[in-house]
Order: sequence, then structure tokens, then C-alpha cells
Amino acid sequence: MNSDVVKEMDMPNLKEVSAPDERPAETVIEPGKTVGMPFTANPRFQLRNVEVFYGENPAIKNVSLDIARNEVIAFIGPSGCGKSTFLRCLNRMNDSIDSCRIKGSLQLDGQEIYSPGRDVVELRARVGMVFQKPNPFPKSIYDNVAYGPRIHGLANRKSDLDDIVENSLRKAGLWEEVRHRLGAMATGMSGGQQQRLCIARAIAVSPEVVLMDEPCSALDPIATARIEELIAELSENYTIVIVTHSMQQAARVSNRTAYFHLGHLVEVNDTSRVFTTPEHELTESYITGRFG
Ligand SMILES: Nc1ncnc2c1ncn2[C@@H]1O[C@H](COP(=O)(O)OP(=O)(O)OP(=O)(O)O)[C@@H](O)[C@H]1O
Repeated sequence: MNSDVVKEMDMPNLKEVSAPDERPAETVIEPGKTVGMPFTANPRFQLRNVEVFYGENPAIKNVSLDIARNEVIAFIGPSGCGKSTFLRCLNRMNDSIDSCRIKGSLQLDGQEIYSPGRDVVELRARVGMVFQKPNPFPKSIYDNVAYGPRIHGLANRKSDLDDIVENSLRKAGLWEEVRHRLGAMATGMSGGQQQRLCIARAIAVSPEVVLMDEPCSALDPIATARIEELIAELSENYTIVIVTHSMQQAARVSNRTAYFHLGHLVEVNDTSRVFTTPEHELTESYITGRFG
């Protein structure tokens, strides 16, 4: 057996194959081989041969990908395939997990994200994050948004801070709803409002990239639609990387879609192509609901 070829025994719908030259390409995953368009011109992130382990267990297996400026890229794939793990590498959110080790090259604008001297606070200001469950601080609406600009010293005067708070809330589509109650506790808002507040908090420090890890999974359809509209608006100014379990959401919000499977990056293509004419059989099986 060719050791370059991973035969995933627990993968459904795979044909049993006996020799490398008889194996249809679509029934195997070759580590490090991604079909489609994983690379772009003028990338913001250049990620090469990335491997992530939790202890001895590999979660990401030799993944290479570019993420362009001002694109919305969706990470999709079955539960446990490594989407969140890979996303969290982009702003070193895995640092707090002791067992997590990362190999390979991960560059943001040509500089290694994991270089020893890297300022992680500055990195996370440039690469903000919105989580699955809205997680406002137990503070006022104003203080939630002002928090980052305050710690990063982005405003010298109260009026400058007021402007940042207002602009961030406007960009997050929340200003009109909260302008008369900025002093109210953020935790008293609806789930959808809290998630838009978290987006306002992330963009208040002028990031270049916003990472979103299933940002709508705790929201109802109306709040979800509002967040999706917001993603479209934000995409004019920010690179957005979104992990989603909803293929409809990926199809609605992203320009490119990356399909992960058991830690491999199987296919990356224009979103319309992924959902109409996927190149890899595993992608097709997933998007047609044969597993996942
Ligand atoms: N903190 C951790 N410690 C040990 N293993 C972990 C940890 N976090 C994730 N894993 C493992 O790494 C693999 C990838 O998990 P990850 O959460 O990245 O997948 P995912 O595709 O985002 O899944 P889901 O869609 O269910 O959120 C899984 O096998 C998971 O069990």
C-alpha cells in the first residue's frame, strides 16, 4: 500500500480499493493534496503544510491554503474534521490549550503568526474573533465596545472613544436599536443583538480579519439573516473566515468554500462551484447529505 495515501476506514460510501493504480482519486485522500483553488493572488494569510496535534492525535494534517484580502471564505465539513482547530490557529486561540502543538508555516502579511517574538495581543487586535455563543462582557453596551479601544490606547479623548463606539455599533447594524441605552447591561439584550454587539466589539479595534466560529448557531432564523446581511456588508472592509455547519449559510455568505474531512483539506473552490459541481467525491457526498 502506498503510504502517501490515507485510506479512511470509517468514511462512508468509499469503495474498497486494492492497488494504487486502481484507486479512483476520489475515493482516497492524499495528505497535502487539495483539489480546486487553495491558493490566491495577493493573499493575506499564507498557510503552508500546517499540522495540528492535541497530544499525539492529529487534528489537522498537512493543510496548505491562502486566504485573500477582502474575501469571505467558509470552512465546512463533518463534525470533528478540524474546522475550528484550523480557524483558531489564525489568531493563536489554541495557545491556551496545553496539549495543542502546531507545525508548518502560518503567515499573516508575510510574517509568521507563531514566531517566538510575536505579540499575541496585537495579533488578536488584527485578527478578531466572534464565537458560537454570544459572549458579551457583564458590562454596559458602551463598555463592551469601548473595552478593546481602551486597552489598545486607540482613543485619547472621551469624544474619540464615543466616535469609535458609535461607528462600530453602526457597522454592526446595532446603533439605532441601542443608541438610547448605551449604559444598559449588554447581557440584557436578545441573543441576536448580543452577537451583533460581539461583532461591534471585534471591529472596534479596526481588525483586518474577523474569524467567525459558527456565529449563528445559537440564533433564530431572523437574527441569523441579520448576521448574514452584516457579513456581506463587512466583507467590503474585512477578510472574513467563517466556520459553519449550514451549507445554505456557506452558499449565501462566502466567495470561496473550503471542505475539510478528517483533518484534511479536501477541496477549496469558488462557493458556487463547490455547491454545484464539486471536484472531489467526498465534497459531493457531504453537500448532497450522504454523510455529515
Ligand atoms: N481541546 C481539545 N483537546 C483535545 N482534542 C481536541 C480539542 N479540541 C478539538 N479536539 C479534537 O480535534 C479534532 C477536531 O476538532 P474541531 O473542534 O476542530 O473540529 P470541528 O470540525 O470544528 O468540529 P465541530 O463541527 O463539531 O465543531 C476532533 O477530533 C476533536 O475531538
